[in-house]
Amino acid sequence: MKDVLTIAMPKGRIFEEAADMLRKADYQLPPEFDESRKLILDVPNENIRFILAKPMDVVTYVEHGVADVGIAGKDVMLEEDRDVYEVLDLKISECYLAVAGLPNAKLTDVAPKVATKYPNVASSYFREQGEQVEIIKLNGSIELAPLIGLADRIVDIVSTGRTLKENGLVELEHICHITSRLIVNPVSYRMKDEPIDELVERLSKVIGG
Ligand SMILES: Nc1ncnc2c1ncn2[C@@H]1O[C@H](COP(=O)(O)OP(=O)(O)OP(=O)(O)O)[C@@H](O)[C@H]1O
Ligand SMILES: O=P(O)(O)OC[C@H]1O[C@H](OP(=O)(O)OP(=O)(O)O)[C@H](O)[C@@H]1O
Repeated sequence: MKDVLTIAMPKGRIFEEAADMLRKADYQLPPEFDESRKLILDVPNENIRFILAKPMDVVTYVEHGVADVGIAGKDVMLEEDRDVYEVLDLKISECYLAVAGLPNAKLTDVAPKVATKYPNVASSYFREQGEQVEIIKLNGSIELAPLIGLADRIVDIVSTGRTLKENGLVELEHICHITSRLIVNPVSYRMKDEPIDELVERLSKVIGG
């Protein structure tokens, strides 16, 4: 029997679009795939095993080789420099990273405080702009920080813009466009080239039209 291909899927926002894409690529995923609370799902007909992980952890599973491939947001890839190959832009879960803050906020002479879930992306961005800032790492509800006086600005994901709007914040700078990517463990890429190439080819066809 051929080696099973293990795919790390992100739970949450990306899951539905990613599962939809795999189905369009003609992978026969069982109906319980979408509803199950199981974290490991085998699809023997396809010789595939899916593991379900937090979006930020998908890269860790792939880097350690316990998953051969995975689906991860470009934001996660930019934040942590990991030893994985990024082989395909899936063009799903589109959003962007931006700097935001309160409108008409006063400029301080000292380094402004920037709250974010992406400290590395934010640091590099402000370094490139030649701006000195103090980064404050948060894990969620980033928009709260300027409202409560924890930070002067935030670096966060924007999709519809609703969260900024409902909290009276404005977008100040656009950092970069984000989509989800197919990532591959370098050793798996050599050892399981056949099923991986096939996956890339079938997904590419879906992206292409
Ligand atoms: N509006 C959005 N907000 C956040 N992430 C988005 C958005 N739209 C698309 N994404 C993509 O989805 C991924 C995050 O998915 P999700 O929101 O399910 O997880 P999370 O917020 O990191 O996890 P959790 O909130 O469960 O800790 C991001 O890495 C990004 O690539
Ligand atoms: O532009 P929008 O469509 O409003 O989407 C952007 C919001 O969604 C994300 O938060 P999420 O819902 O993941 O919650 P979190 O703050 O707990 O990360 C992100 O961090 C923004 O807050």
